[in-house]
Amino acid sequence: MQYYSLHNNAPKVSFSEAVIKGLAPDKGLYFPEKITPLPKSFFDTIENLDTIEIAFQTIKQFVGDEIPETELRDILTDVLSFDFPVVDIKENIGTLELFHGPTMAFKDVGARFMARCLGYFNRNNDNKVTVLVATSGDTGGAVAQGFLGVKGVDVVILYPSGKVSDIQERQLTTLGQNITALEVDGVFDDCQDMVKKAFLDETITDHMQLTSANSINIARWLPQLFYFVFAYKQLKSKGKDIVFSVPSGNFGNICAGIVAHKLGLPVKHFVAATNVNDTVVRYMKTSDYDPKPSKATISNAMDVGNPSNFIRIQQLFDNNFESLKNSFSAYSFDDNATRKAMKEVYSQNKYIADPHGAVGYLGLKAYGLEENEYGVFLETAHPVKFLDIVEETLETKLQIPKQIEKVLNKEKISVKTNDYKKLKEFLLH
Ligand SMILES: N[C@@H](CCOP(=O)(O)O)C(=O)O
Repeated sequence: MQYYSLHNNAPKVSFSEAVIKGLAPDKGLYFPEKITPLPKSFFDTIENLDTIEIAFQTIKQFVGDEIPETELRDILTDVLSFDFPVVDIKENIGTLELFHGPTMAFKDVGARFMARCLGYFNRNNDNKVTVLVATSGDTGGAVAQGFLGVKGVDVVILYPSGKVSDIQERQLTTLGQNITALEVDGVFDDCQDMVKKAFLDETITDHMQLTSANSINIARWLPQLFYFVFAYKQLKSKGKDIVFSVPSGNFGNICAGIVAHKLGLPVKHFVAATNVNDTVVRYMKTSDYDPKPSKATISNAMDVGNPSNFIRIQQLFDNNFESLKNSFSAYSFDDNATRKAMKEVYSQNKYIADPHGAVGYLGLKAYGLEENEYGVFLETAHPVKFLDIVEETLETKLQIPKQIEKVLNKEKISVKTNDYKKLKEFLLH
């Protein structure tokens, strides 16, 4: 499989090159040259396949022969060692819980997959790779955990000071070893811009091999397609048309869902549910892409003003606005509506949704499910990661899971980084 840059001004690369580079030299995102649908029989008999087989069959064309089948299966077995259940909430609505991994957010799968791919590519050499990553909350912790102790890899995480939850901050600042956290005086978009700038800065790239562990990296992005296929396997027997509502910030997860659809996954419609950071929602109304600086909300992992992956979504629909509109809608909700939805789901259905999941739930309501449709909103992170907000909104106490307890008493270590110059200094010294 070859990957090309969506800016169309860089050479095509293989899977391993795209993973190691992260971003193309023309600053474009890498995109698979071809997506070949799986045979219909794969989806017709999916109930007979286990998680690893589903993952292997859906990812193998993207990896090509650069990781042999046995090694790829081992990587998948290691990465997918927890559950991805769909929980029924109402008669026609369920939630796909993506928080049963080590850092209790959906980023765990992509981060662990990418870490293991890099580990495989580095197995016989001493080349060092520095992974630069920007986080608005969940990516940082997942990448820190996924790459902890990986041979030949140093991880540098940029996060916006005061704009991630206490637990998210602990997850990314307390591990030590090959993981360093840089605390940026700004918003997520500042962190993401600094990361992208570093990729183009030859005074840095002449000295070190940089890559990204945000969803701009294909190995972080593509495995997220598994979630949608795992959900389908669980829901197929309902015999209904499936509508996915995906809480969206950088739009990597929903974009991976659309890749699954391109592979042949039966999906009726995709709903992108955002908080007030509504660049894509406005675009769907006006066809004018006008990113704005991100605003802080209670669903902080989605506080993204200029979503990196929207360009990939447009590409998946051949840059045709009408065809995008047929399969994809976007809605935004403010914090008041989010809190109200959390209360509604809790009082009516005894389900504790985190603020991101609640935005996803609202997305399904705004879409308006029809008789033969079943809506799935993605619970992208465990409610405990937003402890204060959830406890205060629902007036209830949450139990702290053991994955989270582990980081609660650890000491936060971060380096204050106010601008690009500081990042550069840090990387070069
Ligand atoms: N939502 C993210 C922001 C970055 O998204 P990514 O999927 O591109 O890593 C976060 O929680 O950090």
